[in-house]
Amino acid sequence: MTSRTELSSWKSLTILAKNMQSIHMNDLFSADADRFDKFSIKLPNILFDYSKNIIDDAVIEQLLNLCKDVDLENWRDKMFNAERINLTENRAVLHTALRNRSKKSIELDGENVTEQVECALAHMEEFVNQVRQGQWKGYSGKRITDIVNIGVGGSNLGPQMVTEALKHYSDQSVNVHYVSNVDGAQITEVLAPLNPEKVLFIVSSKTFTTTETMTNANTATQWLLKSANDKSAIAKHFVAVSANVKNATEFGIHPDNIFSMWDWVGGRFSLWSAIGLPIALDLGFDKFIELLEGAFDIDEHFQQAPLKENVPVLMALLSLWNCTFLGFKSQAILPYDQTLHMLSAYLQQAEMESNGKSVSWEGDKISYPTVPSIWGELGINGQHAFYQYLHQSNNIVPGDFIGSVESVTPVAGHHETLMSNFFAQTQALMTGVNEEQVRADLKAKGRNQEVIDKLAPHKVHEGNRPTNTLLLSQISPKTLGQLIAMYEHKIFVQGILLQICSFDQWGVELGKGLAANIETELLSNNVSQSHDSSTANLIKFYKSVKQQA
Ligand SMILES: O=P(O)(O)OC[C@H]1O[C@](O)(CO)[C@@H](O)[C@@H]1O
Repeated sequence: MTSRTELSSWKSLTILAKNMQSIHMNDLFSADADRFDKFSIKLPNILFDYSKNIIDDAVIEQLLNLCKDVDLENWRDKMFNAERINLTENRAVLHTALRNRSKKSIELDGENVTEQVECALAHMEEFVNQVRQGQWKGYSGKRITDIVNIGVGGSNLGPQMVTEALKHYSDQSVNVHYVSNVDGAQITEVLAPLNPEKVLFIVSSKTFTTTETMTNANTATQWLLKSANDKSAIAKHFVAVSANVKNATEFGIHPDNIFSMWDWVGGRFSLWSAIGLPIALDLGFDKFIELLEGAFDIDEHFQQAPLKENVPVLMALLSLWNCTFLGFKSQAILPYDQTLHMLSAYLQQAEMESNGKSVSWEGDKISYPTVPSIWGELGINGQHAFYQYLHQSNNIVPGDFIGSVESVTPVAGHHETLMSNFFAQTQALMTGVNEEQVRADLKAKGRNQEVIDKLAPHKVHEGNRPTNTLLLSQISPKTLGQLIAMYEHKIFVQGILLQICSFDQWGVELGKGLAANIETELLSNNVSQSHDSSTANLIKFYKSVKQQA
């Protein structure tokens, strides 16, 4: 297969990137009164403005040519049609089947996946209603008031991010808590105020082997049994979401209470499955379905919209342009809606675990920068923390600004203050302020020449810093479903553009294996000879301090 760098579109983009380095977005805006119309897309509930990127018609044309050159649409169809595009694990990639609201059948290995999904959704719905309506009783006959989700990575971040984002829509039939960290501090804090008679644990683990999750699940069991004193209580207080029915059953969970997962759902794309149970328990099943419907709408858009009007495709192309061609190696996720305070943590896993790789799907070392590191924080808090870096550092960090027209919790005057900052920041990052303007401004403020000369260089903002704006009508199950699905498909497209296997995560295995061995050493008198001297001495030091304590 032709290497990406040999494609004519890739070569053209390399040349264009060199040319664009001397161009300021201010000039691009001045030269084209239609720039916003040209480089923005209005979907139901979401406006995507990408005009504040260092792009012009020629760049977009070549990026779209690249999509053709890499056969993007064909790959997309393969994903939706259950082909095994997870090449290293020989699996289909079907998180879209989980929200296939058209209910059209999808065949995989002679089975209709849609039927399996509908069956799993019915199982979820029955359980959710039982718990929320108080029919599901704990060992002492009391109704469940608190749900504790035990899981990590994709079995935590997606559901927790959504629970936080949609808090406003919860009727508080139950309280939902999350435990992900194996640091005992978290589970201790979560369990302290809870009554074991009224708590239901969801052990959420696709593999049911993840050490952190199993350790927390065992601690939760001990906590329950201390009060219940009878192992049969486990069946009433623990359910599992897992593809590993054997391990979940051995743990003591009744087979009826094991919710299905499949190998064709990646952990970081799994919130639409029973991994989303805490969401459904918190909001009610109807609202969980609305979340799926929002994602389904974007699945349809992704499959049907022409590439040049296709939001996830454009998001991926812009990321590629910024990182691979312009060399901006990190990207900030900057939500201005308090409800989205976990979005950047969620997207860190989604994007970096998917595409943080340096070998192509053909096994060749990739020579060009692939995806940026993802980081971020609520934008308004970031303004008073790290935005200095965004505005004036010599590392350029493109940002995704995400905000809502309507607040879900309006308080007089607050939303306009918030959103004025939202609009001002992308403007400032783009336009900047040059030395001439700075000097004129200082002069107008009555500063003398000496002060002007001293301060001017520090007050210059070069601008020309790329941002995307995603403006939602309001955070709701539907719009959140849309937003998440946009990013999911962006990640898929990035993988195809870069020839990366987006659906495996071999890079997390090495550390896991080493940790298992080191844990044995921490619990024994031995320290392996095979460690490097730093690691060996760190372990020895830890053990010696511990012995003295
Ligand atoms: O659901 P599981 O199998 O416990 O895995 C949790 C997380 O661990 C990882 O496998 C990384 O180790 C993630 O991909 C996954 O989301």
